[in-house]
Parts: sequence; C-alpha cells; structure tokens
Amino acid sequence: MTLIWETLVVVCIVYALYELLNIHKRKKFPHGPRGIPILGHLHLLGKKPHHDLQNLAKKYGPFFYIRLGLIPTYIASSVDTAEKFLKTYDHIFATRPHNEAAKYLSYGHKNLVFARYGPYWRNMRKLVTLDLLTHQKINSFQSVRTQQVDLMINSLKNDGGCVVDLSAKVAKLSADITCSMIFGKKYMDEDLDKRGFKGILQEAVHLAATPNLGDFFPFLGVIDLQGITRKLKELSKVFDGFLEKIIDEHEQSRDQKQSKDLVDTMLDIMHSGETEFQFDRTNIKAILIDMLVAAIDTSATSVVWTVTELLRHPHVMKKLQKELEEVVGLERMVKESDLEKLNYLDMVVKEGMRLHSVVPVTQREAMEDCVVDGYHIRKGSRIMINHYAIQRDPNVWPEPEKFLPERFVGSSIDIRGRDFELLPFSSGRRSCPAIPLGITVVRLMLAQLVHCFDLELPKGMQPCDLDVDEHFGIVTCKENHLMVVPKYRLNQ
Ligand code: HEM
Repeated sequence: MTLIWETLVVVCIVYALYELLNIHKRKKFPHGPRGIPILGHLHLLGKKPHHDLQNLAKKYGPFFYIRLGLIPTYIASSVDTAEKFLKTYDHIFATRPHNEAAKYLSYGHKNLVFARYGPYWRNMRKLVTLDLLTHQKINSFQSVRTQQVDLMINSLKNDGGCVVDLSAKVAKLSADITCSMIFGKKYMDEDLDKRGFKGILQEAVHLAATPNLGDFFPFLGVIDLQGITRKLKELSKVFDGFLEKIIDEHEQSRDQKQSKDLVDTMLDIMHSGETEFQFDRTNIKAILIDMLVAAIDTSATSVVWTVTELLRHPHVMKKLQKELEEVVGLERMVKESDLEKLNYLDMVVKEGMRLHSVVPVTQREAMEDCVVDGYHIRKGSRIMINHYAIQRDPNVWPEPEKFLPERFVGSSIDIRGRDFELLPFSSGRRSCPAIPLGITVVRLMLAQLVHCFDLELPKGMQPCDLDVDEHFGIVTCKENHLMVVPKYRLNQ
C-alpha cells in the first residue's frame, strides 16, 4: 500500500512539473469536463465507459477532450468526427495506442490487432487479406461451416422442449467453426488448459480489456501494481504451448493433406521463403491468437444480441421466419447460397449490429501533431471513436433505442465501412479485415436458428422480461446468458 501511495505522489509531482513546463505551448483544445490531478478523467469512466462517454458527449458535444492519466484523449461521437479520423485523416491515426496486454498476448506486437502502424503491420495485413481471408479461401471453408452448424442444430433438436443456454451453444458453435477453419479440427476444452479452451480465451480478452495503470502511466507498466502483467505472462505461456503443439502437428502431416486449413497455408508461406519480411513460427502464432480472439466472441455475441431482440419483438421474429419459409421452405435447412436472397434477414442483422455494438469503442493514436476542425492534436494522443453513441444518435437514427429492422427499407446504408453512421467493423486502414467472413457466419448462424426452431422463452417469462444488460469488454456481450426453449419446426 505504501508503495502505491509513494508512487502516486511521485507521479503527481512529475505531472505538475510537466504541466508547468508546457503551459506556454498550449494550443486550442476542444471543450471537456474538468479533470482532477493525476487521474485526469479516469474516475469518470465506470463499468460501461461507452455509456459514460455518450453522456459526456451530450454535455460537451460530439468532439471533446479528456485526459486518461497522462494520455491526452479525444472522443469522437458523431458521424462527421468519425469520418474525419477514420477517412480524412486516417493516414495520421492508423496506429494503435500503447497497450500493456499486447506485449504478452501478441509476442511483442507481432500480431495485426495491436501492431504499431508501419512496414511490419502493412506486410502482415497484406498477408492476412491476400492469402488467408480471400474470397476463395472463405468459400473453400463453406462445407466446414455447414458441418458445424448441422451439429449444433442436431444437438438443439435433442434438447427439444428443455431450457437451453443459447449463449453457450452459440459460443461453442462459433469456436468450433473458427477452429475448424484455422486448425482443421475442433479442440476440446481440456486441450488448452484445465480452465478450458473458451475459459482461457475469455480470460485473455478480459485481461486485455481491464484498465491497466501501465496504459495510462506508461512508466508504471514495469511495476505491475495490479498484478495484470503476471497473469498475462502466465496466460501467454499456456497459449504458446498450445500453438507450438498445433504447428508441430501440422508440420508432421503437411505432405499428406488434401485440403488446407489456415495453419497449413501459413506454413506453406513460411517454407516458401518468398515473403519480403521475416515470417517465422512466432509470426504464425501471433496471427493465430489474433484470429482466435477476434473471430470467436465477435460473431457469437452479434448472434446472441440479435436473437435477444427477436425474442423481445415476436412480430419481427415471425416476419423473418416467413421470409425463410418463402425462400427456403420447411423441407430443408438454410444453405449459404440462400443468404443473399434473404433481404429481411440482412435488415435484421444490420439493426442488431446497430443497436448492440459488439465493439462499442475503437481506439487509434495520432502519429504526428495535426489540426482537426481547428483543434490541435498532439502526436501520441489517443482517439476514441464511440460507435455505440453514433449508432444511437437521435440526429441520425429516428427512435434510436428501438429495434426496427424496417428502418433499412429503401436505405443504402451498409455495414462494410463506407457509411459512418453504422460501423460495426469500423472503417479505414485498421478496419476489420474479415468483414465478408464475419457477415456470412453471423447471417448463417442466425438464419439457421430461426428457421429450424421456434425459440420460446422459459416458462413464465414474457418478451418484456428479457434483459439487455451489457458486460463491457473488448467485445461487449450480454451480461446474463440467453436461455430459450427450442422447438424444432422443419418437416424433415
Ligand atoms: C461479427 C464479427 C466481427 C466484428 C463485428 C468485428 C469487428 C472488428 C472491429 C470493430 C475491429 C477494429 C477496427 C478498428 O480499430 O478500426 C476489428 C479488427 C480486426 N478484426 Fe474483426 N470483427 C469480426 C470478425 C472477425 C473475424 C472472423 C476475424 C478473423 C478471422 C477478425 C479479425 C480481425 C483483425 C485481425 C482485426 C485487426 C485489424 C488491424 O488492426 O489491422 N474479425 N474487427
């Protein structure tokens, strides 16, 4: 305890001197709330920072300034400001802010998600988009996805009539689809650690999202006052052992394989020696962690939020089932090739992603001093885009708190990064490189669930009783698991 107080006093003195020396250099900053010494505005952010920032934007406008510890931070909460940072000045804000967790979860920033902008990130991004997540590659995994979805539907069919934890089922399906595409097989819980495959991934996401003093007071990183670094180091050893085993298995069976998963593809690239940058086992492991962490929770969470809204709005559920009956019929399950004919499904998915941002806030860092809208932004400042606030902005969306898929009738608004009022995958250089895959998986899981089953609420529960409480994290999921009673409705 004494160490913490002594450290805070030293930080306070250093900060006061820093402010004093910088006073003559002050430029015009946007308005913002009054901060307090040392913490700045950290104390204003609670368990749901996207809500706190949305409330501050109502008072201080769509572009305001706060200080998180020592880090000057600008919050963008409108379509216009998001467009400025993610399009007009994207070249200046294309790097990620310092993140202590990244050091340990990404082999020293060798992955894509946390890598600093520069030649290494550009090379890796090129490799991921041109070799791993191409249209052709994604299509080649169609049978893998169908197989895993069929297994889940059968398992739900067997549970028919009982209360089922749909959040857990969808999370397992998303993990199984992702593992089958990346590793060529599913992994049982105990394969990774006694805490379980999903448990370990969730712990990684949780630790990466926990506010770390080292992120806001960089010189405190080494002291690890919260013990987060110790836990991250331990977790990274578990991941490393698991990924080494997977790479070894793939190396041994390389010559006998007919269909290639993503690990095979990366090993081919590594052995070809044709990359313009060093690409070895460590780079492969870093990308694998990216894919596991970025793919599983995002897709599953989107599906759970949308099913929750469908259950809260039975007339929308009925309308979606009617479209599925007309396009697919009740004699068979949905195929991926049906998806593009399902217009109402498309609207339901968009509206689910609008109302429930699975990644509510994205973060960038200024790579040089610049002026945006007349306001000076210093190199090293952090930019937070509050997608949650933008996607619920009443100036853009009439009745923004309501789930109304019909708002997209006759609208050209899309979710692929062109329309700044709806950016579930963000936009610009650092936007999600897996948009087509993400959309396909979410649409397929949702369509299949709604088509194959009448999903009923547990006895005694009404649609209005269903909560939409959030648990904030890198991926913001439903606080309480979604429980349903599935009743099979197809004729076969
Ligand atoms: C519904 C599904 C998904 C959603 C909503 C989603 C959303 C996002 C968002 C908001 C970002 C941050 C962009 C930014 O900071 O501007 C991101 C980045 C990323 N996503 Fe996704 N994602 C999804 C699925 C996936 C999948 C399936 C993969 C991989 C197989 C993936 C891989 C990545 C990677 C590697 C990045 C980092 C890109 C970079 O920094 O260059 N995502 N995603």
